[in-house]
Amino acid sequence: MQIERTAISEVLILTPARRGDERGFFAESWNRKTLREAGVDLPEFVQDNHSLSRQAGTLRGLHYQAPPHAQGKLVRCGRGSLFDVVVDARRSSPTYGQWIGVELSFENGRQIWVPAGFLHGFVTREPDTEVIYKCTDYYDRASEGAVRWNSTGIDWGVSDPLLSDKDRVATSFADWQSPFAYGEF
Ligand SMILES: Cc1cn([C@H]2C[C@H](O)[C@@H](COP(=O)(O)OP(=O)(O)O[C@H]3O[C@H](C)C(=O)[C@H](O)[C@H]3O)O2)c(=O)[nH]c1=O
Repeated sequence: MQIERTAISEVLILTPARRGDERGFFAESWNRKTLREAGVDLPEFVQDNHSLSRQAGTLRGLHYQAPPHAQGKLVRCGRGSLFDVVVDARRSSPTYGQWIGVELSFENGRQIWVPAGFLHGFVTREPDTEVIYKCTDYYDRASEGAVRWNSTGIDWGVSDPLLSDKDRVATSFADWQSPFAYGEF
């Protein structure tokens, strides 16, 4: 397992080793013990999600669940490729409003750890891109929220993405009141 730190120290890039042979490969996509032995102790995961986006240029985000149902997410690409983005949304954080973007693909096998307190979104780079992710809390519709994708200075590499109705009308980051406090998680 390769572990990379990013410019926001709590956000990690994890890349499991792939054991290749003439059939293809085998990888342990999640192993708590391996990470703990490398000094990384992530919270317990309780729900796995899987989404398929048919069209390249599909953008989902920027999303969150408010406390007490804030979710940490471990995100990977099962098919195709995407640009995954996290934004620090913790009030009084030294990196508040800063974002990290990483290309995730079936080929590179990279995963991004999105801690609770961060906005999360992605834009797909290929048709039929599948995203698989583990969450540290259950879905709670009443707690979920969205911030408009083009209101935080992210360079998504697209100008006219396919958006859900919810994402099309989301609040701008400047007008949004973050429910997350630095040091709360
Ligand atoms: C998130 C979620 C959704 N749903 C239902 C609700 C809707 O009927 C349908 C689609 O939901 P939504 O349009 O919110 O899906 P995405 O736009 O992919 O939202 C996700 O995309 C961004 C990138 C995220 O990080 C979040 O996990 C999540 O907000 O699935 C569920 O039943 N369970 C769930 O955990």
